[in-house]
Amino acid sequence: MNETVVLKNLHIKDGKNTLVSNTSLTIEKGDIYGLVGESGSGKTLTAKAIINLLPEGLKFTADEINVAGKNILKASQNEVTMYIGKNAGYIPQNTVFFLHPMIKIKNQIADGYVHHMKRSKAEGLKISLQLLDMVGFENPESILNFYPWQLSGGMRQRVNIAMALMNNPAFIIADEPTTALDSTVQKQVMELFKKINGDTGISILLISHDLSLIKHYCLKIGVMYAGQIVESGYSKDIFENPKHPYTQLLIKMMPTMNIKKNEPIPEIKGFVPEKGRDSQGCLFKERCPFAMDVCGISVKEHNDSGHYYRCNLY
Ligand SMILES: Nc1ncnc2c1ncn2[C@@H]1O[C@H](COP(=O)(O)OP(=O)(O)OP(=O)(O)O)[C@@H](O)[C@H]1O
Repeated sequence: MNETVVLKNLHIKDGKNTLVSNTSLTIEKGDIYGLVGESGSGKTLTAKAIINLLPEGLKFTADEINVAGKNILKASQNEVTMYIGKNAGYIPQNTVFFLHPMIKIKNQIADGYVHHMKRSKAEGLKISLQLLDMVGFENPESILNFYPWQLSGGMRQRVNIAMALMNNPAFIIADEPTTALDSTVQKQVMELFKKINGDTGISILLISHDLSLIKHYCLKIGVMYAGQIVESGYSKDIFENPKHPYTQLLIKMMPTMNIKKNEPIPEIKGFVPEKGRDSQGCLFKERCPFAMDVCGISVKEHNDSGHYYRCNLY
């Protein structure tokens, strides 16, 4: 099997409202797959559904969720928890708050390993040292004795990445991994992901609203809008020939040094709808410059050799 993750036809509801619908994606072994979209478009919920971490109160259905060769929909809850703990790592948003500030790094980093791999704390600490070295700390032993509040944001993020790698998982999810960091540290953290991906062949699901970051680091991407992937495929195809008007507008809005004086900065007017995500037709119709009557009724799906998009213009 060449895929690390196969997600087919995911739907998530919070009781009455649809939050995510018709969402499918495939991450090949060793790829960095980018999930991009505005805030509230459903990126985090999609990622959490893959690793069985949806918040309480939300219900989901899917035709398949396959992680590293196992369809977790067919396993018991206990089995899934253990399996995902071993095979997937998650670096959540706001990692600044992820580590307990008053507990030394050494007492946090090895816990998941000891629990999931049923190994001793000493073995856990040995692996921790190797991983802290791998994520770029010059003196990993001293880091183990630090409290998180003694580390900078970039250092804490490196510790989080090391923690996500503890069980040698097949893939990791990095959810907006550089948001809280300044631009130099952002670049260092992203280069670290690239290096880990290159050295170990681990697959990565990179979630970001930053299209330029996704463009730079991802081979394939999915563009999410209002709980659906509206366009997906090779990053190169999408950036050279974006089909969905939402993708086209996102690309136009990417920061550029070429904006002329007095030229308005492009924007997509309106907001991602919170409600009505199960309405008929295209969910982008209210904000789309090309909307037609038919867009309120139905939407056409296309697949040109792996370049997928849903739009009535074609
Ligand atoms: N626990 C929850 N209960 C109800 N609705 C939720 C819950 N978590 C998220 N949502 C809603 O689901 C939608 C998708 O949220 P999600 O966090 O996946 O978006 P996102 O694209 O990751 O956004 P961001 O970039 O801001 O994290 C949003 O409308 C959000 O308000």
